[in-house]
Amino acid sequence: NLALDVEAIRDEFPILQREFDGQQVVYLDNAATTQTPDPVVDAMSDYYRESNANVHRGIHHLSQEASEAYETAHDRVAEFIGADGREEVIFTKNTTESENLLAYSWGLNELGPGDEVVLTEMEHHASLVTWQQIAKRTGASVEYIRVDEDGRLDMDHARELITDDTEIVSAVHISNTLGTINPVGELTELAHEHDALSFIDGAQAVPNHPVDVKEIDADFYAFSGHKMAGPTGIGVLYGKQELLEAMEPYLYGGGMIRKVTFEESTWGELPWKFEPGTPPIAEAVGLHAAVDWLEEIGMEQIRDHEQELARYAYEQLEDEGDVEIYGPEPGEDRGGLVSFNLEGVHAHDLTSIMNDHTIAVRAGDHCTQPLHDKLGVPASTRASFYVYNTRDEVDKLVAALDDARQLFA
Ligand SMILES: Cc1ncc(COP(=O)(O)O)c(CN[C@@H](CS)C(=O)O)c1O
Repeated sequence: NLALDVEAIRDEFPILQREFDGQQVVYLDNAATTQTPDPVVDAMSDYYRESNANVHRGIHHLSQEASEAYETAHDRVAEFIGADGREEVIFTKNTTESENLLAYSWGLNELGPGDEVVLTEMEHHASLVTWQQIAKRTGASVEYIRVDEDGRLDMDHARELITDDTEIVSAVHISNTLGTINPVGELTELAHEHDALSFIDGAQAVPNHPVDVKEIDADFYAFSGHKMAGPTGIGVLYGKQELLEAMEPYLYGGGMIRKVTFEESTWGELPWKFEPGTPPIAEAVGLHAAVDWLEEIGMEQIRDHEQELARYAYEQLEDEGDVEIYGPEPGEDRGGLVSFNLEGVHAHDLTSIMNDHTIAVRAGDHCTQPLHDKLGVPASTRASFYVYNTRDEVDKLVAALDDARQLFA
């Protein structure tokens, strides 16, 4: 049963009333980006209309208001993910930049020949390509924990790969292609047993699951505002304070320094040390409002709603008999998305047919090309759900398969 009051939630998203060719949009591309509720849009508009100013350095009233808004947004995000405080929450542009910050500030300085970076085969390019390139530049090596035929991590292989030569384990919390929810606490424990660090890519987890970074005990954790009912242009890198204190910034400028002379510079305190230049102020206000909005609904309720829709979609697609579905069967370790292929129809053709019905799904490799190579398919179609989706929308998705069969199969 879907416990959320979806109709009331949908009223806060005017975009969901949009029609194309007389058909109401069916938005099932939430793993790419989620829609933005009125309270978040209003918070950002109000900021621009009433409090806009630059932060950290102004003395005047408006700058003090803008600084307060920007800094308390860090506090609110810290509370939301269970961090110790704003010192452990760095605002970036997105998950990708968060991962690059870690790779450049920590990886470039700490990795060297003989060191190993352990990833999984289901990593998004944001971490896979980043670590691959940093390894090339430092002489470190990258290894990949196998994904089994059910779309789950082979934890025996993980225990084999993670050794005293491992410097960091970097794993996706919820796969944006398979929907698999990985045992990130266990992976972190394995890393720590070998004095390695753990980085968790939480882009598909923070938006729709209760996440407590201290419970996972991850050393670093990243996610994006635009995937959690917030604005684009803001992401988060969580890091344990003692690790961030020891890290050198890799982007320099105003706002991140303590003292500058012609010869030398020293760095400011956390998190500002890693936030050079004018930051995403309005976006931080929007992210704060998004966190408030999500928590008012409840993260457990959001998780249950999405997993129920994913279960329903999985079962409906499976009943079709000619649909190949990727990732684990519905249950505790499958999140709110389903990637699949319709026999005899290329994912791009299917997604184009879906668009004829004003159904928004994603076709392609979802920035996980090595995983698609492993699956033996060039692309897949992915339906991904959020708080405003309904079973009726899943029914429309399944019904549109017939058009594709008639045209292409
Ligand atoms: C697991 C995971 N890790 C990192 C990212 C990058 O997020 P950014 O906000 O774009 O930096 C994403 C974004 N995945 C989008 C674009 S490929 C998808 O359609 O699946 C992700 O899913």
